[in-house]
Formats: sequence, C-alpha cells, structure tokens
Amino acid sequence: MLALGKLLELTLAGREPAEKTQLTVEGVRMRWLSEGALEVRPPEARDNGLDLLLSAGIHGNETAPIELLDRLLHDIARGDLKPCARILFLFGNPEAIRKGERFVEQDVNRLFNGRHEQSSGSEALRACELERLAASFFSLPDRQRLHYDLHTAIRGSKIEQFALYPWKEGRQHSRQELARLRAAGMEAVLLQNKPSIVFSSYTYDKLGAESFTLELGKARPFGQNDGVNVSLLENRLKQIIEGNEPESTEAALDGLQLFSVAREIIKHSDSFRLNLPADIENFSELDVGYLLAEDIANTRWIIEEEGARIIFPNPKVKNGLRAGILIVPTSDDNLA
Ligand SMILES: O=C(O)CCC(=O)N[C@@H](CCC(=O)O)C(=O)O
Ligand SMILES: [Zn+2]
Repeated sequence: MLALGKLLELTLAGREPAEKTQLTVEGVRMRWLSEGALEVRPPEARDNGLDLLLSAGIHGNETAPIELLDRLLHDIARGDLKPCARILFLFGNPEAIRKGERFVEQDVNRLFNGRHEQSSGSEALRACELERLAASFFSLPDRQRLHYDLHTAIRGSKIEQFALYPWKEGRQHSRQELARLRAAGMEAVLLQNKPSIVFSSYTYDKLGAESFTLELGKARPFGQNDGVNVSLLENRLKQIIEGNEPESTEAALDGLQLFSVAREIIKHSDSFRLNLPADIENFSELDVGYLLAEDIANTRWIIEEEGARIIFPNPKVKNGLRAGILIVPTSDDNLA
C-alpha cells in the first residue's frame, strides 16, 4: 500500500510524510495537504465531476467514523477502490484524536462560520484551517459538491443512525439527497431551520455543498466499535466514490423519519440545570408540561410541543452553547 494511505497512522504519530504526493498504479493521485488532510484525485479520463469531502474526528473520541475513513483510504491506496470522484479526507482534530478526547480546550464543531475569529488557541486555528482546506477543495467550478461530516454520539439513541441537514435562507432541502442517505442506512434526518456554527453548516452555507452531519452510533475508543454497524454507509460511500451508485428513486425515502428543530436549549450560566436522567437516550419523548431545564433569572424550559423529543442533552457544555435540541416530527412537504 502507498505510504499516504496511512494518513491515520501519520496523524496519530503527529508526523509529516516524506513524500507529499504519490500515484497509485491506477493513476490516482494522493496529495498530503496538512496534518490529517489528504486529497485524492482520479485520472482525468475517469473523473465524474463529483467533489466529495469526508471528514471525521472533529471530535477526537468519535473513533468509528475515523476507522471507516481509514479503511476507505487503505482501499484506495491499495488500488482496490477506484475513485471516479475527487475526494478530500479530513481528520478534524488531530490533537484530540491523539488524546482520545472530544476536544482539548474547545469544541472545534462550535468554531465554524467565522466563530474561530472571535476565539484563540489551537482548536480555533484548526477550525480556520479546516475552513480553508474545504474552501480550496470546493473552489472548482461546475462540479457537484457533497460533504459528509461523520460523528458518533455521547449517549445511546432510540434512533441509532441519523443525519442533521443544515439550513440556508432561500435554499430547499433535497429529496434526492435524503433518498441517498436512506440508502446509506440513515433512519432519520433532522432538518435544521436556522444557521449554525458546525462544520457541515459552513460547507452548506458558504461553499454551496450538499452537507450533512451523520451520527452513526455511540462513541467508543479505537478498536471497540463492533457495536457501530456502518456497513450500509460504507457500501454507499464506496459506490459514490466509484461512481456506480444505484439510482435512488425520489419515492425511496422509504420510512425515513423527518424532524425539525422546535427549540435549541442554550446554557446561559453555571446555574443551568437539566432535568433528565444521566443515561437518557437521544430521541426520548418528553410530555407536554415537563420542566426540562432551569437557568439563571428563573428561566424555565417547559415542553409545549406535542411529540417533542430531545437529542444531544449535555449540561456540561460551556455557557452560551447548545445543551440539547428539542425536535418535533415534520413532513416532506417542503423538499426540493
Ligand atoms: O452526543 C452528543 O451530545 C453530540 C454528538 C455530536 O458531536 N454531534 C454533533 C452534531 C453537529 C450538528 O449539529 O450538525 C455536534 O454536537 O457537534
Ligand atoms: Zn461529534
């Protein structure tokens, strides 16, 4: 296998490769761009016009998606997977990956869309670098742009695999992309309804990509991901990379559950209290009238929405950040 196929090993060791560019026997060019960043370019005659950004390890302890990208890259470097798409592989937060932690000082996935400019430290610099790498990758005209930012969650979930679809004023969510996600094993999609500061939101809003955060199961250390079944996603990614994806009919949403955001629960102060059991699962339903959270100045979060569910509840986030999302079922009426 070509040495650049070992991007994960290089990243874990904090090393630069001796050779920055390598060519497979198939004529696929691999180019190391920066720590945890590698571009793959198919031979011109095979290029199908898709630019695919695959990122993982934005949170350093979310290892199943990192292992998935590592397998894809090995397959490409060995010539077993023959790309027709240009691909940018990114391991988001190398320092946190080496430590096996979600982040070191700051959550990188709260530093996009300009937030890094108001901050400092190595994670702010990394968010800035990730924006630059993504912007440069998606700068070629007249190509399709697709970004999957792969994650695993802190807690278990009633719906194991799901996507979050960013929002931009005047832009409709794509039914075809949802069908593709369904075929990749996603059981639900959360349609966002306002701008956000996560990586997928940046590539959707500023770079015009179809972008998603994918949640694939529960976060575990390297080598302990047997419980995270990514086989459907892995198959689909291989098909997307090789350009032999079966056409998904638009009717194929096929039981995909859609949700929208009712409210984001923002932690304003150290007095914030979240009234949920520590082991509550994502997508747990909450009854109307339930007192979900309390904060400074008698702020109370009481459930008003029928069918409300909670995802990503986390009272330990820094003040000013999202401590959970209240979601409600929605229809597919507004898809493009
Ligand atoms: O389990 C949790 O609480 C968080 C899992 C995770 O890292 N989720 C992403 C979602 C990003 C998005 O909103 O699109 C995150 O919180 O950064
Ligand atoms: Zn994550």
